[in-house]
Amino acid sequence: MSSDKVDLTPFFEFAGEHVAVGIHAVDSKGKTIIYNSKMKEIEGFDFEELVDRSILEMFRFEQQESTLLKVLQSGTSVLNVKQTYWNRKGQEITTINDTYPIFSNEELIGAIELSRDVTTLEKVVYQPLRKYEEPITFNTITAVSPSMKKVIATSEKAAKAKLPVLLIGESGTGKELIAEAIHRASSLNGPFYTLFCHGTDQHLLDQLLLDMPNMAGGTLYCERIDLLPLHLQGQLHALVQEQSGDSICFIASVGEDPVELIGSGKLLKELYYFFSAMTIPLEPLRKRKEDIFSFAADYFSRHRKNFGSIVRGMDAEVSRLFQEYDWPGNLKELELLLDEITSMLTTQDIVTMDLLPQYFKSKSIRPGKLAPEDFLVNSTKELLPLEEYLFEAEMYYLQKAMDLYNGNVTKAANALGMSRQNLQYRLRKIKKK
Ligand SMILES: Nc1ncnc2c1ncn2[C@@H]1O[C@H](COP(=O)(O)OP(=O)(O)OP(=O)(O)O)[C@@H](O)[C@H]1O
Repeated sequence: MSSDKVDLTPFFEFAGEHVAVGIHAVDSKGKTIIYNSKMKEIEGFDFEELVDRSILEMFRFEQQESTLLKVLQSGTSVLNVKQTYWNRKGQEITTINDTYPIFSNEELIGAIELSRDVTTLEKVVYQPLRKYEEPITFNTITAVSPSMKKVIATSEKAAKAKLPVLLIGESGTGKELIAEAIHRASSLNGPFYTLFCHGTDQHLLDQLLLDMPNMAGGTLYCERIDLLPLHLQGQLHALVQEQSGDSICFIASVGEDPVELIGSGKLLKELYYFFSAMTIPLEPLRKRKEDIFSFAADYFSRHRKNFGSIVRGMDAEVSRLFQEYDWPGNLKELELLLDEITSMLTTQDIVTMDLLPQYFKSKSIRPGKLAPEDFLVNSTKELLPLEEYLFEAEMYYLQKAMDLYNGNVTKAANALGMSRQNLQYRLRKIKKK
């Protein structure tokens, strides 16, 4: 059969679903027409949420969506854009995106975004404390809050006991730092070896098996074992069990309550039992806000020392915003933000609101009480009265439109298809509420 008789659609569909690149395409009106499995994995959507995706999309004005919309408006490609963000499941994700306009017979018919997930690579490269060549010890870790002080105290005991340790906490709470500090304090002089479970495949586990003999007297840190597919968790369990008599210290981390992870089939019970000789929970930053300012003070002092800058602190308005914000990406998010802010500093010694990136202001200055996910309807949630729902939705939508157009009422009103006066009237109504 000659190839021109074969309908290639099923082949393209198969390739789209199985390729290791996230694909998101929109039509000329901005409506999603392709959203493949890898993209769901990258953005951390669950199936139930995808059913309500159209609602979520209505409320989304974040960077990634707007790149597609920008390309749709300009008709030109935007290539190699690196983004680090915290997805719907709170996982830290770094992608490199290429966004292209799609033409058919010279007419713009849509846009497509291709996302490469480089999270693991990025983690290896972005090691902030290591970039200052500081050894990671319990002293380098910010721990002002009572809960972090307890983490340090338990970790010091773990270092002496040399038992397997399970660190439990959201992305960016400092689990890897603690693992490394335990290693240093445990008087082991072998290597500290990290197995990044995000994106790990059979090949990496085989490699780990080969590397095991070189790990004697060192630590194996298995980062986020809950992100490893179950059959590989089984293999990892067999592997660590086999070596457990040897002089290797075993530490692992998970992103949420291990009992719930076991219940939902994301964590193998046996693997949990192996590592949980000592469990150390790390609270999210929103529950220990004292650590924000102490971390920032350390950061600024390091910046002054290493880069000769004069930055001393932040003003009251920025401090209030930092205090109120939820920090879903925890200290890592704060650190990336401070990297961005300090890169813009010239002669200023105090961080002021105008130095904060626009995207951070948009997400931290909450227009209303509700976030996009609050607009989803499901059986476990109480419904809002319709009038309240519509008001919240309107408030959210208008405020986000204003953020998108940097506060320009004329442009936002144009985009929303309403008069400037009408938009101003509605914004005033929101302020009064
Ligand atoms: N208590 C802390 N003191 C100083 N720096 C911290 C602290 N917690 C986090 N950080 C900073 O945040 C970065 C990320 O922390 P780390 O990699 O340890 O988080 P994690 O909990 O292991 O995240 P993930 O689950 O995504 O692997 C660190 O490299 C460090 O620069």
